Amino acid sequence: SVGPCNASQQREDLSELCPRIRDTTVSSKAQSDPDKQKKPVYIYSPELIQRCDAMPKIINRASKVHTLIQAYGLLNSMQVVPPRSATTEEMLGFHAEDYIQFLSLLGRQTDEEKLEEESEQYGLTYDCPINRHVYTYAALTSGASLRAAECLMEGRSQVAVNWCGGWHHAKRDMASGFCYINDIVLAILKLREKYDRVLYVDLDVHHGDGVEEAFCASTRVMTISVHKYSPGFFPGSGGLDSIGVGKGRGYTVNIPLLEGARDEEFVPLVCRVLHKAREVFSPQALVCQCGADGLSGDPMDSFSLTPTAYSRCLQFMLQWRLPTLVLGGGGYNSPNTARCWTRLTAILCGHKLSSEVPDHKFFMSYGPDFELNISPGNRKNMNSKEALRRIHNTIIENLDKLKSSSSQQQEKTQS
Ligand SMILES: CC1(C)CN(C2CCCC2)C(=O)N1c1ccccc1/C=C/C(=O)NO
Ligand SMILES: [Zn+2]
Repeated sequence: SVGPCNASQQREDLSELCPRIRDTTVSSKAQSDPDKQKKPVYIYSPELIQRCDAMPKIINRASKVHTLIQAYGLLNSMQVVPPRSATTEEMLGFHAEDYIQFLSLLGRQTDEEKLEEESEQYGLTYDCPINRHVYTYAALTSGASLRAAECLMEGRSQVAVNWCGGWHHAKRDMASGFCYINDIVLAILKLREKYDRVLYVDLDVHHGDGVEEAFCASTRVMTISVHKYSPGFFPGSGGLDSIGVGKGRGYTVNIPLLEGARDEEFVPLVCRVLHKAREVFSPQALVCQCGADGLSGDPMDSFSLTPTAYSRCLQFMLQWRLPTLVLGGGGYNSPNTARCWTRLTAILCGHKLSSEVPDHKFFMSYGPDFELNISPGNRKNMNSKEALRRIHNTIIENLDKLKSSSSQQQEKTQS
């Protein structure tokens, strides 16, 4: 049976919502599948870390994540692959030319003041600070996600991870929410060169609006985002009734939650939606954004999740044995983000980790208990069982309509 939804995990009150999901037993192909033996691809270079470390709001986060992964000895279980920079042509596959021109100009421009007013129109203000390194940083983090996608497409591995990617808010012609270039959209467009249907899953506490917007009219990319949805909370989109437009109607899925969401309700809800989505969409590749700002103790102070929630959701998806791209995103308590993403990296490697943080350069940041795990805390949970049930039922009904409509579609084409 499947991890997250077996009896021990679910509370009786959610039981009717969480049918015992028996995933198909591991297919014989998977057992003999060569990819299964291949080590996960881990995109890394000292320059990538250094450029991410230098970004305000997540100072030194990239180093903390990488050195904790290294301290647990996980690098030996992965294929470490250096990133490349995204080419202008690749960026223009999604972004507007004038926006990319402006970003690259910043790289060359010295007096940033002169560009003040123009910066505004491109969203380059308070939450997306500009400095002359922004373009190089954005090109490299995007190239890292593109390189990861390429590794999947050439069969180098079945799983590839870029913890410096996951910038889901960037729009075609503007920066937003600290995201400059949408590496996720570029990576999905790259995967679409080989895979007909790609499923995108966004676990960040914020709605993955930039990715949803890019593919809202598409029947080839299904986007699923679970996030806090509450008046005044950024970006404000991602309601239950936001399901896609035109022929893409039904291929956008939103799971809007209130603050205080905890592992025990997050996991069954997300996994049941994922299970149904796979049933109706049958994706050939998967992209999962694992923004860790939903963790208990994050300055975002929104959900009360622990790394277990992210682990269970990722494990659920990994058993599908699809080419899978794993990305980072938000996460503003750097030690906790490192705890979470190291846990997820260990899952990709099939390794268990000691709960005691090993000694390493940033060891002191993990005090006073130097524990790998994070406790959920006890902030008020605003999500009622009725609301969760309604959200679940609405989404399952919406997805079921797809099943019937796509079969009608087939009948039409056959007739
Ligand atoms: C500027 C940062 C990104 C940082 N931050 C906090 C964290 C801790 C101290 C400030 C924010 O609220 N931000 C934002 C500001 C405006 C709009 C969006 C965000 C965050 C987006 C996000 O995480 N998406 O996944
Ligand atoms: Zn976020």
